[in-house]
Amino acid sequence: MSLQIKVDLNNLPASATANAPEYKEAAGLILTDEALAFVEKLHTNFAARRNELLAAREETRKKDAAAGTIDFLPETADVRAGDWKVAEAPEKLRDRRVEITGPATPAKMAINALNSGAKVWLADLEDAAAPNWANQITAQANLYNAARKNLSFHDPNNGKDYELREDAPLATVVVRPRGWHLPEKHITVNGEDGVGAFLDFGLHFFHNAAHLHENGDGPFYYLPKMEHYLEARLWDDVFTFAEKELGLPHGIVRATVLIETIPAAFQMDEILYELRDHAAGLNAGRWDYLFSIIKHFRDAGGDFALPDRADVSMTAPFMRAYTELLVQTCHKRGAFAMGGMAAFIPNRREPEITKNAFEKVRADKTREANDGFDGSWVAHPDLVEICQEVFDSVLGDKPNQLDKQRPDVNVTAADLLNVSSAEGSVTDEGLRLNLYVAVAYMAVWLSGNGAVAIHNLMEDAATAEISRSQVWQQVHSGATTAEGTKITAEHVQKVLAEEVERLRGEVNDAERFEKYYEPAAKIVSTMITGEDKDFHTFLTLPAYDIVVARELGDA
Ligand SMILES: CC(=O)SCCNC(=O)CCNC(=O)[C@H](O)C(C)(C)COP(=O)(O)OP(=O)(O)OC[C@H]1O[C@@H](n2cnc3c(N)ncnc32)[C@H](O)[C@@H]1OP(=O)(O)O
Ligand SMILES: O=CC(=O)O
Ligand SMILES: [Mg+2]
Repeated sequence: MSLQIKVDLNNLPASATANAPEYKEAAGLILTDEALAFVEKLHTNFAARRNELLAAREETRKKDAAAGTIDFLPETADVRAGDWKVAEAPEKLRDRRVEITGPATPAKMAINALNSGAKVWLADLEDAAAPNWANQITAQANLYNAARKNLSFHDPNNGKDYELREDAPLATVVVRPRGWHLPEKHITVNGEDGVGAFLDFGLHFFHNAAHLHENGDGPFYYLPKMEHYLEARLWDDVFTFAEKELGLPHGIVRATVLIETIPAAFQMDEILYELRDHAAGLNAGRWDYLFSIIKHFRDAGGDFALPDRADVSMTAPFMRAYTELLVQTCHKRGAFAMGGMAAFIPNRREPEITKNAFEKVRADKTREANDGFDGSWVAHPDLVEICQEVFDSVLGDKPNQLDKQRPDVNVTAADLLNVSSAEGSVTDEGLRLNLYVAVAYMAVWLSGNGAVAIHNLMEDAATAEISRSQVWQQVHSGATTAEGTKITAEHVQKVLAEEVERLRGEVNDAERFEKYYEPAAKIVSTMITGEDKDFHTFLTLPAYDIVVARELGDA
């Protein structure tokens, strides 16, 4: 076999030894020769196309940034004008009014999500995942067991036993594999690095597709961070190949695509069209969308400068244009329009924080439900009920509002790009917070956890990307805060050093600080004010290299 696992199974990386019994069992279940041969086939058939599409992203970006604009593509005008619909949704996906998101490992997170009362669990191998080897493989084992409704867990930290509930339906599982950009460096195929998306999708599909299909439970996926309809075509070809390879009917895969990059907002119809036999809907992934706007137009001048992260809300005109267009496009095509994530997190020990989170989440979900979304995301089990109540009150007896057409919506390219319509300002405190969050999140990520509450907000890979890229943009455009501070590289280094010291005090554990926070601070510092001065496309890429080097014993 040309697929090689680089992890030495007799000398496991720290990520795996930390949960050795679970890891060993998971590896035995998941890393079978047949499953790996399937991943290898995906790689040999599709990796070259994936690489070409990734390379094309920067070409497009440079052109758009130089022009200071994007437009709907002339070559696909017939797709936008055409009268077509996506395939009808299978029973289990018709009502998705509440979707809880969260990592698929440890198993207690999976069980809590499945038991939460949400209609769907987005099992996240992406924004909320830290892709060390043990996480990837134990997540796959949890998904395998979840598919067979045979998952349990004992948490030695709190002494609790976790079982799947039998008194109410479990959430339907929709798996989010990694985006096209992320490599999987724990394996090689023909000597080259693996591809995260092929490992995640390939292992899940190989082990579970037939079983899920037989029971009407799937296989269902969320597809992140695409920038072009040809990337959707690649996914569609992967699905068709995978179905054929395992002798399963064409079209059993149903995928919901996150529209979370600015170029993709101009290709919603095209993306659905490419995937039409396999498409279930689109989702408004607001956090990566903001990150993408900053990244895409980072050197395009003042029109694309955003105020402090906390000031940019979903009611800013350019964000509203994006969600309105998404609902209109989806319902015209018979596809679900799924709302995004309000980042406010309840805290079971602090009622005031919980009250505030409930109010903010209720307002966010109410706007979405009234606009025509068919359901939305929550980040925490305690938020399921609120989202459910809001959508219940709008949907009534109906499972969704696919019938709600939005002929009143008329969104133009200028509306989507009207970034300067966001109210608010860049402040000293906003700058400081961005640096704090970027370092604190990256440290947690390096330690093996892809989502964390910081200052009562959910932070994940997408939100941390906003923080660090916003500061890059401010430094490189010579921005000044409302208080009159010029945001220079030197100033950022000074504030960063102060925030790192603050974190040192808060962490209060010299070993942990050195292992995770110091490298995190170094990555953030280099990416914002480093010598190469260039923008790094993803924060998680250099961080992943650290994880892999540690795991494979090279560091
Ligand atoms: C931009 C985007 O892509 S958004 C989607 C990606 N992001 C996510 O999915 C984040 C999901 N949310 C989370 O991971 C978590 O809620 C966090 C990290 C933000 C907070 O987690 P915690 O600090 O553990 O919260 P808290 O202590 O209040 O949790 C209470 C209980 O709920 C569980 N819980 C919290 N969030 C979730 C979740 N999303 N799924 C399942 N269980 C959860 C905890 O495991 C804990 O269970 P326990 O009582 O059995 O131990
Ligand atoms: O994946 C969701 C997002 O907001 O980013
Ligand atoms: Mg995202």
